Amino acid sequence: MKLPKVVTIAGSDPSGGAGIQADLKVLTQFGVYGGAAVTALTRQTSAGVLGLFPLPAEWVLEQVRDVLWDLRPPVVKTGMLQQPGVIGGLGRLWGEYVREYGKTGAHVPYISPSAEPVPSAPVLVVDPVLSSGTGVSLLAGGGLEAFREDLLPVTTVLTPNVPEAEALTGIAIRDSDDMVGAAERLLQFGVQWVLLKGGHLPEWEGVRIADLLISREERRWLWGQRVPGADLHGTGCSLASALAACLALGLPVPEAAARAVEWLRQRIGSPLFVGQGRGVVCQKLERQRE
Ligand SMILES: Nc1ncnc2c1ncn2[C@@H]1O[C@H](COP(=O)(O)OP(=O)(O)OP(=O)(O)O)[C@@H](O)[C@H]1O
Ligand SMILES: Cc1ncc(CO)c(N)n1
Repeated sequence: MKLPKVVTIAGSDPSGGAGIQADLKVLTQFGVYGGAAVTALTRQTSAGVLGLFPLPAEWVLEQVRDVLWDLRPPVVKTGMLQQPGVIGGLGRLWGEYVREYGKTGAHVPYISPSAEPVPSAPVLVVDPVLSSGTGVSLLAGGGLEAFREDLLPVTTVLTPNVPEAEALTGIAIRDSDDMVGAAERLLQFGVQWVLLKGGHLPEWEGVRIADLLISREERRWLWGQRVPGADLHGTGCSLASALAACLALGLPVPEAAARAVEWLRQRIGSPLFVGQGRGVVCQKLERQRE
């Protein structure tokens, strides 16, 4: 197999449930090599975010350029980008990376001939992180505009939750029809695929839950059973990383999204309680019972 690789561009969560720590653990579980460029440090526990320390935007972008040009990953995943300068700069850098990748291809050491083909163009998975699960803002002023103007036009798969889709589109989402309307609006910003997560939707506060996967040609609902009383941390980061991993393994977007969502929902059913606060889903211990 060719070596599957993903680079995550995200913030640090010292409690290990979200951010780059969660991303790298999820990628490893899927058998994918992970690189990580850090956008900001947080002071954070399993109970919530206590502080935020962004790195200078120019420095973040240099870090991203270094690692993309070195690892040449076919898939890049973004989490908390935090600053408009990072979001806008990444949008511009991505155009350059796509041209570079087109000239030289992915740097994939050959391991065996039965390889899955790596994507011919690199894939960008964007999790548009706005705030932490406990409501602390993780996006500075001007961030939404930077997403709309600079990053959404080059995004392959966007993975907003309901509040993020509302903020990006200005459309209030109360039911599944609103989910479709907001997802279609996001496609108009230039996104190729939207995976709109329905976890926050009151319509399904009962037993069912659904995420919507939509492109200009396709629309699929990913239905599941709602796990009651789930009080978790880092589910969004873990889902986007699982999706990025499945794409790096060569799955097309609909299959990658379905597999990532199914994986996450199983994890939501048996989280790890690692600290004083909420449970995490990014890791499963050998001796953990289902
Ligand atoms: N109680 C639940 N039971 C089963 N699946 C769930 C539950 N809550 C969320 N999910 C699933 O988890 C994924 C993340 O959904 P959600 O809408 O909560 O995203 P999120 O807000 O980004 O997560 P977080 O706020 O924890 O970062 C989706 O695939 C969703 O269907
Ligand atoms: C570092 C980081 N990224 C993203 C989130 C969103 O869950 C978080 N809480 N912390």
